[in-house]
Amino acid sequence: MGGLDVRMRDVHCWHGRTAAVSEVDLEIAAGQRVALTGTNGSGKTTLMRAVLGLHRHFSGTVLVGGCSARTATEWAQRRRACAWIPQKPAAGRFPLLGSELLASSGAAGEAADAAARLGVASLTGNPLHTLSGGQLQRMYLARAIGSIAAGADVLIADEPTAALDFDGQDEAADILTGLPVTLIVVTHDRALANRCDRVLEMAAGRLREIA
Ligand SMILES: Nc1ncnc2c1ncn2[C@@H]1O[C@H](COP(=O)(O)OP(=O)(O)OP(=O)(O)O)[C@@H](O)[C@H]1O
Repeated sequence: MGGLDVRMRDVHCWHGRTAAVSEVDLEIAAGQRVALTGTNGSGKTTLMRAVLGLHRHFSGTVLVGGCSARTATEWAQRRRACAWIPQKPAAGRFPLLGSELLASSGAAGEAADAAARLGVASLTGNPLHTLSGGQLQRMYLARAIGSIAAGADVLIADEPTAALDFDGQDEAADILTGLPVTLIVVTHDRALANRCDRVLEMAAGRLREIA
């Protein structure tokens, strides 16, 4: 089992002057699979985006494989180390087509193979905004598989099964929990959470371990 360890120490995140995440301390061993659950608006997405450098208004320490990120080069390294399945695509940004999303993994061939296995190969020429929610999640999962083929050792997935049909949820859970990486998955899907090694819960910006 591969993967990198992830360590957070006294992490706080803000949106403007509002604290969204407070005093988060977390140690995840290399290769562990961690489910991050909790109430809507409790700070899960914000915390994951901070790990990736997509939310910069934070304080504290986040180390991935022992490395911090401060410079643009270090943040670029962080994003290569961490595959990412977002809850929703960034509005108005590239890539626009499925094929461009898959190519952004750094391993377009492997991502395209995964897209075929996940049943969305015929949609790769379509603009992302025309895909259904479940088709888009399948495309992002395929991109993540490509990113891992390209060298990512951590997968951060934000509600990756929320839009999938029942069979798709089972299939995605199998794939996610079988990848040779450290997995942090934000989810409200109890079956997926139960398949992880640890379950953490966020409430009002604070984190606690529940299983
Ligand atoms: N761009 C933003 N600007 C201002 N406030 C924001 C922004 N994004 C999130 N927030 C606020 O930050 C808090 C945490 O939001 P976040 O999306 O991290 O929660 P979450 O736990 O992922 O929620 P959910 O389970 O509903 O996806 C919420 O109160 C939310 O309203």
